[in-house]
Amino acid sequence: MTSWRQTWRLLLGIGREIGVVVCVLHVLVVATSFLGPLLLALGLRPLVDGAVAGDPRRLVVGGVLSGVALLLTALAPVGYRWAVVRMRERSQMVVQRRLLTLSASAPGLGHIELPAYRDRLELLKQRTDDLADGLTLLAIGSITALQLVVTALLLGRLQPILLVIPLLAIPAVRLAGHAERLRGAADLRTAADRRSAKGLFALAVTPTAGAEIRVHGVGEELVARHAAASRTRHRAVEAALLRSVAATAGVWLCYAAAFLGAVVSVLRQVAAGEATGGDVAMVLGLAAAVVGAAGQLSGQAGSAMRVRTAADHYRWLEREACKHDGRTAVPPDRLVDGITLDDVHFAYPGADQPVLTDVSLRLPAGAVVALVGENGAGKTTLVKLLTGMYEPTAGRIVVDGEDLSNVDPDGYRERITAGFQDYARFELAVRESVGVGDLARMSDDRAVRAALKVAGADFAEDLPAGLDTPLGAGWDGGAELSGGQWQRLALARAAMRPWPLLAVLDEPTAALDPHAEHALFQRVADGARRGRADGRITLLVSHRFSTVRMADLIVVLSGGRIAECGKHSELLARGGLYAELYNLQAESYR
Ligand SMILES: Nc1ncnc2c1ncn2[C@@H]1O[C@H](COP(=O)(O)OP(=O)(O)OP(=O)(O)O)[C@@H](O)[C@H]1O
Repeated sequence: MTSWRQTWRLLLGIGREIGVVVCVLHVLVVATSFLGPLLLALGLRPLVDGAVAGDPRRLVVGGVLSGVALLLTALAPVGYRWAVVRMRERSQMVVQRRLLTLSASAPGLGHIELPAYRDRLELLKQRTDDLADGLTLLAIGSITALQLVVTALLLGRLQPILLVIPLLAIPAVRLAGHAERLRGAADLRTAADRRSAKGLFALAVTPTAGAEIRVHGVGEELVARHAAASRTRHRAVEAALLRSVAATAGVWLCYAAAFLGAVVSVLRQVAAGEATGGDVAMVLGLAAAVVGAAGQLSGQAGSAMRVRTAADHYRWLEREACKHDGRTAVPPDRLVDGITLDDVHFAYPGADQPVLTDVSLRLPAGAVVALVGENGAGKTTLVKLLTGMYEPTAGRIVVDGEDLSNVDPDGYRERITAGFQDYARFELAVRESVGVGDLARMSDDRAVRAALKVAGADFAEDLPAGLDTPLGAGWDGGAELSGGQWQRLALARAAMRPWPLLAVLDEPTAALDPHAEHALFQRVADGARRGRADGRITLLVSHRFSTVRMADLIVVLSGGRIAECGKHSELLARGGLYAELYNLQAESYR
């Protein structure tokens, strides 16, 4: 687990991002709010003794101290709330920005597709507040500890035996930490159940799944499975919670007994004439302050453990997301030789079986390459390796002589472009939704219009506010698009980069009819051939052979291996898998 030192270092880093002045101001407000009980205890003694002895000087001192104490106590909650809420908002912003950066800027997909990563991210999302409150806790914890020590020393001077009360804080703090560790462990243990329950819930309420759920009548089954996953999780979490409550109750019983002891002891001293009424008032005030501070400290220990658990999740995610740091080779300006896969093997993290085996292949610079194969053959996986989303488990991918595993992932990503079957819906203005394909040219209307044309998405220019039209029915004046229109915008996005080294179109046309797909690929292939001199490789993944046949090179994948490779005419003449699949499809169109 992340050490306390690393936890505090993370919190201080967050504090630096929030701003030192805000943090110091926050500590001061919090510190002031804790002074009240201490001052009140100190003021009670001169007040009571002054009243008994009729001494106006002591009465004034006691009155002023008690008055200030009461004022601080009255104002404290307001200032405290202001400081804590302000701090929480700021630190939440910083923590969320860090999380998004970690998740979105990591070069690969491996961390996102890993179930363990998703569980940790989910737990951390739920604990963002803990991490955000960490700095407040650091301030309050230090002040409470100081308050406890000062009060204990004052109390010890009057009644040494009463030092036992603050000492009780030690087991209390340890127990609270232990209880929180139990809860954290239960959360992590049951993360898969939580994920499953959440997934089932989302499935049950998602409009796209609604029709199938009703047609197949699986509603009740979903509810039953959701209940089972939730039950398993709640049982584990409740057991941990019960143990933590039992431990806390035990500690509070000890405090109550010690406080009672203090009262009895000081009353006996009064009876023996060894203490004054003022002493009684002060001892009771201090004892109450000590018990309060010690109780708070044990509560804060629990919170500190939660912060540490959240920091642990954060650092785990950081390690997973930054695994690829340290690659420095610069990708070439233009491809001269091409991209070579050298005996590439690949298995997804945690999977036993490889998805790709012995893949050796040369994609020549300037070529239009088509990747075909039956469902599950490994086409998208190969695309993920070529676009640097995953690294081969064995073997290597070489880009113009440079091993891809040495190339700076950010630099490489800036030099490739892609349109996927599972496209994203960027609900922004049309210009931005397409322009994010090349941030540097996002506001270049000519570039955006040209990309729309390549993708056959000219319809977007005719929307009510043209390129300024917000996309998505959730926005005022927003235009909702059909699946095919969204997909065309995703293709336009992929056409934004002017001279990519590699342009991938991985079945990005599922929502288009065969003619539209053919026309699109024709435009893309023509564009690629015109730019052949730039060395750009265009990789098309498609199940439609009428489209595929126009490629310079066709690669046929089967069961994660390369079955065949060549031009359309060569593969047809060979009469292998390609010819079989091609003829089958051609037959069905006749
Ligand atoms: N994230 C993942 N984790 C584990 N296994 C995966 C993952 N993605 C794909 N697979 C597995 O890898 C194999 C190849 O999948 P891939 O998506 O590469 O096939 P494909 O040829 O693109 O199929 P399709 O034509 O259906 O899109 C499949 O057996 C699939 O179950």
